[in-house]
Amino acid sequence: MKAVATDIPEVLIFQPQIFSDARGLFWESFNERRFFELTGIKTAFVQDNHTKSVKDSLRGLHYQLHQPQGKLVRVVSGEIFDVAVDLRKSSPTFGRWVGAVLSAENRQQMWVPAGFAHGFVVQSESAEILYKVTDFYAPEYERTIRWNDPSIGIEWPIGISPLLSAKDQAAGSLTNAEVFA
Ligand SMILES: Cc1cn([C@H]2C[C@H](O)[C@@H](COP(=O)(O)OP(=O)(O)O[C@H]3O[C@@H](C)C(=O)[C@@H](O)[C@H]3O)O2)c(=O)[nH]c1=O
Repeated sequence: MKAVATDIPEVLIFQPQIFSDARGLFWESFNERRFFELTGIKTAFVQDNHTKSVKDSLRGLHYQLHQPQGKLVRVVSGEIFDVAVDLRKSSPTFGRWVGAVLSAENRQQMWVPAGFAHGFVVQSESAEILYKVTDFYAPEYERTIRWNDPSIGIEWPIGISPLLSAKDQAAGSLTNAEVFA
């Protein structure tokens, strides 16, 4: 597993080392020691989430106040454009975003640290996404920022009219959102 930097230093793209033989492939999709070497974070993941979505579904931008979750995101079928937005008020990159294509083919993972909002759009006919999280689901602290908030300006892949949940359709702007210190 190696880490590729992004424009926001704490957000990383992981690329696994793939072992191939006549039977097929093997790779470590998570290794606690290597994760620590790459991030400096002694993280105990407490929950694994698995979602399946159809093309043009957009989930996000989501975060939990008071019980923030770091998320290690990967795709086991299909392709997504995955996005992290820095919501730490004291950060030099507050309000900025990074995005990356994650797919079953490229096997890349995105590390979205606590203090960030997360979202993705599905670019294939359907996609299955797995992500490990560092704290439990806490619906009372769950917050959503609108996917196309102009104050963030995410450049989502061109030509999408996304399929959103009712919650995500009703989401507001970062300008009025409660964020992290
Ligand atoms: C997130 C979550 C949802 N649920 C339930 C609540 C609800 O009935 C159903 C669907 O929930 P949602 O509509 O919030 O699912 P979704 O829109 O996929 O929410 C997720 O979006 C991505 C982008 C993230 O980063 C996640 O942290 C999470 O917020 O699943 C759980 O039981 N546990 C969980 O951890």
